[in-house]
Amino acid sequence: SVVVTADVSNNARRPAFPVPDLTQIRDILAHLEAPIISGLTERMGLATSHDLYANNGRRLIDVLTTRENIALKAGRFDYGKMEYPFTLPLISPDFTTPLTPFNPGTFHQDTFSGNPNITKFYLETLVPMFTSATSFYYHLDNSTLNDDAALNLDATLLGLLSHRSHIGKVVAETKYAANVTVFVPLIKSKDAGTIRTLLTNTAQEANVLAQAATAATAFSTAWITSGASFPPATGVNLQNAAAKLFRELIDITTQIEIEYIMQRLR
Ligand SMILES: O=C(O)C(=O)C[C@]1(C(=O)O)C=C[C@@H](O)C=C1
Repeated sequence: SVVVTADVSNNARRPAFPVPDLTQIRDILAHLEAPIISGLTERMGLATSHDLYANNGRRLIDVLTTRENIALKAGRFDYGKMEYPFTLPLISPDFTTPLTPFNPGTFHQDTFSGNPNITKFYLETLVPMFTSATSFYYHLDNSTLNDDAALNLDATLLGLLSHRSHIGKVVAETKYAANVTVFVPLIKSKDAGTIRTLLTNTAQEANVLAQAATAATAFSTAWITSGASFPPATGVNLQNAAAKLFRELIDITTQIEIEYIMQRLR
């Protein structure tokens, strides 16, 4: 029989989802690396008009809003999907009650979203690295810009980055479940610093960064050796952007883990 938890805030009934173990979750995160590097490779192959991102990325936000309204209807942001919109209201949080105890190892929705940090990094750090003078779109009028294609790729990439980072909530639950007696007093005393130390694993961070670098090299090499000619800097630019991106993703994922733990007992 399925255990059902009540969402007190809106009275909807939600399933009680057990989380996978850390080995499985790291595998899930690893599966997202190639799609992210692939999207980044594709995006970096487009010429970019940097005016497109004026007013804090207003036009990109507009594209996200349109796409997210469609996604919402398709259930993309439903409970447990680990997909959180950039432009729509967030899912309501869970509350622990005697009927819905959220035993350790059960996912517990919190109120934090890493999306504002992801958007800020994207606009301020990644977009300036999109410096290609040419595009793989061929236009008979010799124009290189295809703003709609660029914004749609941006939106796709942002969705992937967000999904990757928010799996941090699942990472946090599994780490909490493995160490409840240590975490509970730290949550009660709001000791975010010690919680961060417990969640951080620098050896695993090095693995993730190495995997991302390998994927970036593989993608740029594959594209070039497949016969397409590119400026010599193409591969290096991709590798630099991928390194910056995965460093930031780890930091944002860690922040999402911390915020999740801090709200775990509510
Ligand atoms: O794998 C973990 O233990 C995580 O917490 C995930 C992650 C990551 O984003 O990949 C984040 C923080 C850790 O320091 C190491 C890796």
